[in-house]
Amino acid sequence: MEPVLTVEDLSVRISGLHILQGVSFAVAPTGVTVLLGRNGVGKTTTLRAIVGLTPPAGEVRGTIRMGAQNLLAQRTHRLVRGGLGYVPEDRCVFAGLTVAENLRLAERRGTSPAYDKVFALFPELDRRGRQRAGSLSGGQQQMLAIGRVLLNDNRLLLVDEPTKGLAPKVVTEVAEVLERVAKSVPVLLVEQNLAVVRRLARDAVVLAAGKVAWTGDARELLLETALTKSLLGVGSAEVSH
Ligand SMILES: Nc1ncnc2c1ncn2[C@@H]1O[C@H](COP(=O)(O)OP(=O)(O)OP(=O)(O)O)[C@@H](O)[C@H]1O
Repeated sequence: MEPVLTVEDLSVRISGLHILQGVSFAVAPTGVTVLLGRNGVGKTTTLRAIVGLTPPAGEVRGTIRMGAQNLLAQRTHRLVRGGLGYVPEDRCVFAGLTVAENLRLAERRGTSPAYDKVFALFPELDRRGRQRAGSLSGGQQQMLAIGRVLLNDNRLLLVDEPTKGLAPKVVTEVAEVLERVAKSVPVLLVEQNLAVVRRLARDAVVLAAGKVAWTGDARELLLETALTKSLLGVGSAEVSH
């Protein structure tokens, strides 16, 4: 099967730092591909480069293809309209607006937003439509950030550390939702929680020192305790089974 996204020789420099130094990998057209690596290795920088959000002072080189398109030459709003969904690490919900208003802002002109699909996945967003997003819990804000992206059709979702800072029960809820979402759209996921990785991901790409250090089956990686420890600095024995 053709990958949904192919990254070739991606190089990103920001403020004199050569953060990504020739990163190449492919994202499978179904399921979850996880992007792993120690803190500060460039996972968020990779997602931001794909969606055209490298800071203006940064320099991006290489090729990022979705189908026949090279994404590198395109502006973020065009990429999003073309079916690239992005859920950033900081969630970026509008705290002063209600849940319903946050969702309405994500609607695209000329398309019919899939409220039924979003409310089926997240009934709470329907119930809490009039609540200010800033007063939602971290988990509820994450649901809103994901739900907002799912209002539109996507060819690929980029999701950055969706379980970060959440209580264990909420981590499980977010993982369940992503598992269901990934049945209909491929996901490139940055995730540090290895239990979540084990549950969701089929393929893994591991970054180290600005390059891809390992690619392959995510569960196989997690079974290799020594390898996981050397690549990620944590033992897969720490994954709850
Ligand atoms: N706008 C920027 N200006 C300067 N340095 C930056 C900028 N963005 C990222 N960096 C640096 O690039 C490196 C990679 O950052 P990035 O956020 O991509 O890592 P990460 O793998 O996502 O880390 P984490 O797991 O901690 O979220 C870090 O050293 C970071 O400080």
